[in-house]
Amino acid sequence: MKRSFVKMQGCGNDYIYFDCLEEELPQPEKWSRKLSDRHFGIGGDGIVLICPSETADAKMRMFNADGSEGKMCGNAIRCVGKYLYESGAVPKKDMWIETLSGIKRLILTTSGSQVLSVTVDMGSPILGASEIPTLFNLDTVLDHPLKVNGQEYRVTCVSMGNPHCVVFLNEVESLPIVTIGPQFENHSMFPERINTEFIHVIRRNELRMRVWERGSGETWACGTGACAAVVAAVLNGYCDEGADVTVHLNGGDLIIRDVGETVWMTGAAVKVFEGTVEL
Ligand SMILES: N[C@@H](CCC[C@H](N)C(=O)O)C(=O)O
Repeated sequence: MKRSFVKMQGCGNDYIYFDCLEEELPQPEKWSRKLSDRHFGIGGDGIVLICPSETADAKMRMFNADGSEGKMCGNAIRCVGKYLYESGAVPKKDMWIETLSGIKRLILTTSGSQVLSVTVDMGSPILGASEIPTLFNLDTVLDHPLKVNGQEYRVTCVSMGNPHCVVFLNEVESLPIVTIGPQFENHSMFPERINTEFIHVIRRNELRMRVWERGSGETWACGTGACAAVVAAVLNGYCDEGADVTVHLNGGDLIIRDVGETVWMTGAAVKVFEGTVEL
């Protein structure tokens, strides 16, 4: 069976998008593993299904490159908004998308029929250690020591609908992320594995971030991760609540504002190419 797809990216976090508004895509876990392969597939950090919703304008399902389903994806949800608006399926600049971590509001900035950027209400951060989930016997995991492969790091853990471990370091460019990323991801304190953000505070309200994503490895950006990093930075005194914080990712910048009861994320959404694939 031939299926059309659209390849889109947000700050270089690239997914293969399938329009499932009228036709389902069976076995998404299997196709995410196969199609995400950068040598033998289309290449991407995973796949995203754009599905009908009974409670919102549409529903997003996202699968990591290893086939596991993520509950939320900040970069993908902006691309879903772009696709729905530009295809005419949802001709609204203020739309609602259902995800496994709740319904999110998107506000689109457009120029004519093109979407330039999307602002998303990412919801309240969850700080409860067991809710994230982590196995720390604490209420919150705030600047707490964690031994990873014999080395001690100080970590702050936040859920943005999916679990994140934020580590502040003096620099991140020389970080051997391919080695230490999986050690964090599969650490025994994280029963559902974890996404890890390595952060260098450049100055107040400006962060450099590299990320190791659960299920996809090092990606060029992570929207939920950038939100978790800013929440952690506010809690640790590096950024101001209510301020626009610039997060520099490998593939571009996101602007994140933590206003306490919710976190706003603004960034670009870009179409790379369209195609068809035999499934
Ligand atoms: N790239 C994403 C997050 C994708 C899901 C994550 N790997 C997980 O399994 O929780 C983003 O932009 O937020």
